[in-house]
Amino acid sequence: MTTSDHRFSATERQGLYRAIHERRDVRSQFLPDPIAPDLLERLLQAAHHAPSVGFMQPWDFIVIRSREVRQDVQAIFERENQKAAENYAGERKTLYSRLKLEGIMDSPLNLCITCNRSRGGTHVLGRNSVLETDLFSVCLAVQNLWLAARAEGIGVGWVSILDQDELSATLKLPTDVYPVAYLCLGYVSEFLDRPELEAKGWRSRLPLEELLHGDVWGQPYSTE
Ligand SMILES: Cc1cc2c(cc1C)N(C[C@H](O)[C@H](O)[C@H](O)COP(=O)(O)O)c1[nH]c(=O)[nH]c(=O)c1N2
Repeated sequence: MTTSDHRFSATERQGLYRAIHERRDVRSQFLPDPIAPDLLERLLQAAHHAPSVGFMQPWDFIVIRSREVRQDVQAIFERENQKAAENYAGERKTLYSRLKLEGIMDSPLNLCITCNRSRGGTHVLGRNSVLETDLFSVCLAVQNLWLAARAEGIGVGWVSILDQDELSATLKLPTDVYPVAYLCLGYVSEFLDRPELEAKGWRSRLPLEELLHGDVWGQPYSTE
């Protein structure tokens, strides 16, 4: 058996890279159509199969359909977004105010992926030196779900312009549970072919070459 036997088929690889490259953060293109329970289950299973420090699996999934809860979260967003706008001036401020940065009410389903920081007891294998590894693990669960959703034709938007204490109170989270990601999910009218922030002139993708270093920081990177 050669190592190439472990490879996915060309079609499978193409599908994986397609999901990676065509995944988008969605906030303007949501359709109201509901997501079927079995599809949601597949997305949650994808998230649940993410790697986690010491196999801690620190995530919980809060599936939010209630309009009242979503309206409360939307109100938190509006307050925080007003504060965020104070960081900009002039044209940049005008551009910022035109950006749509959430799809809380437009999407049929919101999902909060949380991190239970005490799951697994006082010591978790691999989490001795870097306490934040539980949070990193939850981010990987988010990305798994995001990619699976893209493959299923479901858009996902991450809303982080939220006061975490207010969000925790709204969702009635226990003390040790941190709301890592507040996500909006739904079918979409289209997936943009590049990030919305890039399309609207906010910021562009950096060239990979600028981010590569050889051996130590600042050293030229070579493929040889
Ligand atoms: C941790 C984190 C937090 C946020 C985001 C992402 C991540 C990873 N993004 C989405 C972000 O703007 C988007 O990923 C980039 O602009 C790149 O676009 P694509 O995701 O490639 O479409 C995001 N988008 C938005 O409209 N409102 C938000 O509050 C946030 N917050």
